[in-house]
Amino acid sequence: MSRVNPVHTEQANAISTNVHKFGGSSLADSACIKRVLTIVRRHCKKDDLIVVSANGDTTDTLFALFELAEAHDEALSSAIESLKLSQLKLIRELLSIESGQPLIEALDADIKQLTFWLLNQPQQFTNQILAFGEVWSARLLSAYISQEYTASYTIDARDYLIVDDAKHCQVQYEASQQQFNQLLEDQKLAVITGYIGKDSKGEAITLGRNGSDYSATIVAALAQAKNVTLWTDVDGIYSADPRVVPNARKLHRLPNEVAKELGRLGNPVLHAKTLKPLSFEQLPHTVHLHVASSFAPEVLGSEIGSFGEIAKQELSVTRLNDLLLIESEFLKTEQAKIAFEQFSVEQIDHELGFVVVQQHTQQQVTDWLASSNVQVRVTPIALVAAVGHNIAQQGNMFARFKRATKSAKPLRFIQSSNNHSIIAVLKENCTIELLNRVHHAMTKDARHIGLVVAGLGNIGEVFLSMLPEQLSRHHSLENTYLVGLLGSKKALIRDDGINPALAKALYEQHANDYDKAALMEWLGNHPYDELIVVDLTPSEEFSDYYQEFFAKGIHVIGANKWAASADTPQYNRLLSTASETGSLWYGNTTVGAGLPVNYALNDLARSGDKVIEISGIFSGTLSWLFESYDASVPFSTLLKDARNQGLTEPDPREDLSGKDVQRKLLILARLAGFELSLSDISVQNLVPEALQTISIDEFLARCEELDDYFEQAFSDAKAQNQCIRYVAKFAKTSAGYKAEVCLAQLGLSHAFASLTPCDNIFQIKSQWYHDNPLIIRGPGAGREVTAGGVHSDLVVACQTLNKKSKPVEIRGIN
Ligand SMILES: NC(=O)C1=CN([C@@H]2O[C@H](COP(=O)(O)OP(=O)(O)OC[C@H]3O[C@@H](n4cnc5c(N)ncnc54)[C@H](O)[C@@H]3O)[C@@H](O)[C@H]2O)C=CC1
Ligand SMILES: N[C@@H](CC=O)C(=O)O
Repeated sequence: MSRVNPVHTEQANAISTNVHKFGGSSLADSACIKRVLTIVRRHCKKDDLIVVSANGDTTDTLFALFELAEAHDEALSSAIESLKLSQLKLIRELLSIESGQPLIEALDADIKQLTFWLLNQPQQFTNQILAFGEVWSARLLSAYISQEYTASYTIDARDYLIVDDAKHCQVQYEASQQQFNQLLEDQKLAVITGYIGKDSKGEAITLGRNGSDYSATIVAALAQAKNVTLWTDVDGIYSADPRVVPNARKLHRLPNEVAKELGRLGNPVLHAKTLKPLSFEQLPHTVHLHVASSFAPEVLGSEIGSFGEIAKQELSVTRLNDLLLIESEFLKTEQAKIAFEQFSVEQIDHELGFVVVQQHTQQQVTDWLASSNVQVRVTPIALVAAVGHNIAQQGNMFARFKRATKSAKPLRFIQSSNNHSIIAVLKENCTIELLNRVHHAMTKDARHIGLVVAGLGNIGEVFLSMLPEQLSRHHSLENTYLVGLLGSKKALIRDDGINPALAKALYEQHANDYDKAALMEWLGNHPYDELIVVDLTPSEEFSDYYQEFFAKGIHVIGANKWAASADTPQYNRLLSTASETGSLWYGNTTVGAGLPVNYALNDLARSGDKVIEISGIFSGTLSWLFESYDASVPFSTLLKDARNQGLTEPDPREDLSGKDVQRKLLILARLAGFELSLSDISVQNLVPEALQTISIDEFLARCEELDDYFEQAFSDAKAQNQCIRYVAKFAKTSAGYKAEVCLAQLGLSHAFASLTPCDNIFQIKSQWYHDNPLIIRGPGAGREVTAGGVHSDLVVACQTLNKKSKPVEIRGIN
């Protein structure tokens, strides 16, 4: 399941073999296998390789048969029969009579052989007996794929995978690769048995616990695959065990070295051995390992590989209980260093002379030490560890970790030799409470938020120029990363982040052409906990994307007014999709730039007040123009000036036509709880018909044609000791409401008459603010105030998102 990033051409061109491994729980019954087929159809190319575990608990059943055989228990034959029936059931439920018949015959023969071995020499054939689980599983899936989708064949790993011995499972890569290559068939999907292999004498062996994951990464190394996906029953690697740490986050991208450390310290999904082949030195590239859920294949899982700085900041916390600390002077010797390679140990420190082992390894280790005639001290202990790239070298992290574990009075702290973990050795098991405390202290439970900025014009540029300082200033923005910049034709998308201080230059150098489909594909697969699109475009087309953004759970902060003033059905659809997926939609700057008018109306509505009337001057441009205009300078000269200051819409006719004000009045009326559309608001257009449909450039060239009209309007008003102002008014009436935006003559003492040029004024009458209305006044347009208002929305959005914890669906870990 390699992440697609069509905006990035280098990645889009990479064609490679992928390995997909399906675990036992993903193949447990016919419903699961059907789900696997859907994944195969969607994600597997013909030259991909599939590795399987045994169906459901077949391996446990085979172990149980073995024990019954050893005990000469007479329940053996009925247990064999029920195993056979469960396999027959799968064959019959999935395959037609024709495709199923060869499998039934093969199963009959296998069951005869299995029965013979169990009754005669179970010990000698243990591995052959256990291998049946994977053989049956591979055979069934391959036949099912052939029947339903495309030609497929099986490979029995005992025909190519040579490992040195069952304990260490060191792969003989060269010999295995030669044999493996001979088994591959063209244009067919291979289904390969996991968990099993052979030793150098050709005898069957198994790869031990979680052996199928190991098989998958070995296959990846042999096939020089680029990606391995472990399809399992959890949807990724979390920052702590999500069954007991509710604030655990999915780690979307994990550097290889950190994943290895997590595996070593007992992560239930990642196993140290699984990751070994990924660093096989003869590989021409880094293999990326993905963990995804076959029960929710559409959910993006975790990816392990080589990444840039953002992924290196991921932290996680893990615990290992029921361990033993074995201390001995002997452990300080050179001899011990070599000898201890044979044991599976959690930690070893030759300088201080101790090892940490799981309790089941104790006997092995202490027997061996006793046979070497050395004194040992054994203490029951537990470990709690914080794992992250070079964490041991970060003094502040170590200090935090010490504070968080202080109450458990650790016996000692260990820094792993690779620097990727710090470990506290505890004398009692690490409780859930302690694990949560350490997780909170180390990760601050913060979510990682990706930011995509669309529209790099007036407001976009200033927004970006303020971003570096804002990111370092606000705690809630600590894990917010700029990952995308979108212009109308070109996009720069970087999973690893874009340096906000160099954003514009990087965009100019590296942005690629993009289309909507490519953009949506990336947005649907982004590696962040949350993604915010900041819409600083004036584009109606871009606002049409919101529906898809919300459907994908993406949040939107918009200065763009189109979506919030869309027609009623479309607007309601946006609201309900956002609410279904938990997407945030903030647009404080759509009205009054940075003024908190949207917040105020939201607050009144939330508190139970009822708005009766909203009126005022809602256009910064028109405010600036009419406050400044005294007929001494032509109106058109002022208009061009307002445009140069970044006050006007990209097309100033949006302001002059009253459309911009009409949209703003609609947005406010909706916030106050009224249902209406633009067509319900009457509007006076100040652009003469002849200038309405020509291009912007032509309009700007001809805008002197406006001058006479405004000179006349100004002198008419002046003659009556009045002024002209473009006023918006929404009022509740007994028949419903009345809404209009128009040029009005106002007395010079009117509250809307003498504003600082560019100021907006919002007068809100409500049940609570009746005789003395609520007034909000201040600059209503301009680059800084608008970009500042967008930043204010961003801070609130990040604060909200950081408090959000996503429920994790857990199906048990296989
Ligand atoms: N200028 C102001 O004082 C205020 C502006 N706004 C709103 O902010 C938005 C931006 O305004 P300005 O920066 O002044 O406009 P601008 O014209 O200076 O910049 C807009 C940028 O968006 C880009 N763009 C257009 N369509 C696009 C698309 N489909 N995808 C990506 N980029 C696209 C354009 O190429 C341009 O670079 C507008 O929606 C405006 O209504 C809101 C409050 C105040
Ligand atoms: N052009 C608009 C910009 C803000 O919305 C205005 O002048 O008010």
